Amino acid sequence: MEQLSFFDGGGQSPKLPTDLMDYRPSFFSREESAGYITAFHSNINWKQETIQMYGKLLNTPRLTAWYGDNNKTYAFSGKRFDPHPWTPELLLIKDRVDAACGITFNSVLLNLYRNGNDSVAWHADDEPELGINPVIASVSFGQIRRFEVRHKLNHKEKYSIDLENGSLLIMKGDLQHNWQHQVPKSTKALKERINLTFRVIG
Ligand SMILES: O=C(O)CCC(=O)C(=O)O
Ligand SMILES: [Fe+2]
Repeated sequence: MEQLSFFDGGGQSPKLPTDLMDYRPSFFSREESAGYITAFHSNINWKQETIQMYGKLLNTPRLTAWYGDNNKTYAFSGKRFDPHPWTPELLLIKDRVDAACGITFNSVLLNLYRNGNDSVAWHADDEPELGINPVIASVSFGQIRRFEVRHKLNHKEKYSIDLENGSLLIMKGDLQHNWQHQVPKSTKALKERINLTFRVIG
């Protein structure tokens, strides 16, 4: 059973499939990252969402918040989300990410992973309003967390990458169509991580 990995004993391995993902560590400086974490504690409207699973109502294992242009509602897991208006910090980050991707993103989903018990399960961001083969820009602050990618039809075809503080991961190509991704739980005592996924909602 072959386990493909971006890693080569630290740093990024040359195996990174550049048609699917473009990883840029230190896209934001440590100082910028620390400042954004502080700001997001005080001025982001974090929410505990619930999901219906096997007839039970369960808490999503992380806090989330949805920001963006005010005309862009988003349907997700059978719910509709009206975005909060952009904050100054989110607009500063968006400007940098827009420039790096050559795209004007119109919304962002924020995830707050409080500790190693928080996670996001295998999924693809393939909602119709994102269009075919969307570019999604993922910014990470705080605790390093493992990000895993597997092929939908062959789960053994799998990659993983540790997303570092201040990093930008650009997801593109058919990643949301033919692949799934997750941030698994960890039994280690992990600190908090904030992730932002910038999207274009059609
Ligand atoms: O936290 C991450 O790195 C990924 C988040 C994610 O996949 C999502 O919000 O759709
Ligand atoms: Fe995702």
